[in-house]
Amino acid sequence: MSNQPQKKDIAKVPEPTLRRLPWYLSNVKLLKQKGEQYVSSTQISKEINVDASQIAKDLSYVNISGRTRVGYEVDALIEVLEDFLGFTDMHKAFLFGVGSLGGALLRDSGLKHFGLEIVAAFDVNPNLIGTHINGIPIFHSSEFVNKMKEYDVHIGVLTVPIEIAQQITDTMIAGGIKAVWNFTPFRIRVPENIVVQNTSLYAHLAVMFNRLNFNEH
Ligand SMILES: NC(=O)c1ccc[n+]([C@@H]2O[C@H](COP(=O)([O-])OP(=O)(O)OC[C@H]3O[C@@H](n4cnc5c(N)ncnc54)[C@H](O)[C@@H]3O)[C@@H](O)[C@H]2O)c1
Repeated sequence: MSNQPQKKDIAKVPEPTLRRLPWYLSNVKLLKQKGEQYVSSTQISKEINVDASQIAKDLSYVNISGRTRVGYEVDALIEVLEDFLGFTDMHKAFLFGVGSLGGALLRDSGLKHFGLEIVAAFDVNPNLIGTHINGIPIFHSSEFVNKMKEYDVHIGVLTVPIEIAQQITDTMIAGGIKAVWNFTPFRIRVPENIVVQNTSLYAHLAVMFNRLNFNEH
């Protein structure tokens, strides 16, 4: 497909750009709901308070060209952005640790809209094994290797207690997982060819508190 970016193109995109592109996508979707057919970077800029030239630069990584004055076609921009960001391909994942956070992620159907489908989860709690959350089956952790053969999965979501974060990571990688979405506060160590994305609500809280203090003084 002509819209499909090549692997080397994706690798070149700076991370801040990759973080901003989903904002543009959400914003352009809102404009579509309002009946808009075209959108300019100036228009997006007003809505989300990012410099228009930055937006145009970010969008230059995406395979779309705007027309002078009218801007980008809304439908085409949505399609190309979703494709570029990998939200249209469904990426299957396993989740480890169905506690308060893991359970919440299993209940979040929003992940599917962003291309992540958790197809099965693993825990050691006998009360959970054999049950389903949001239609997702929960197996004993010892079944992981078997289930890798059954499902076509490359991503592992890590929501286990911090003490076993490294051990579970090692198990996942030995079983063939290529990318770990790490929610534990532990800095997991992985081989070079493995992708790790650390995500922490609490790190964002620290930033918010710091800015709040700054504004109050
Ligand atoms: N990133 C964030 O913003 C954020 C937010 C909340 C919690 N956390 C982290 O997420 C992790 C889970 O937190 P929680 O509050 O859901 O804890 P929790 O105790 O509610 O859940 C942990 C789950 O892991 C299971 N577990 C234990 N050993 C296991 C094994 N060998 N294999 C599979 N599952 C196993 C437990 O049975 C339990 O269900 C912790 O590391 C916590 O620090 C991160």
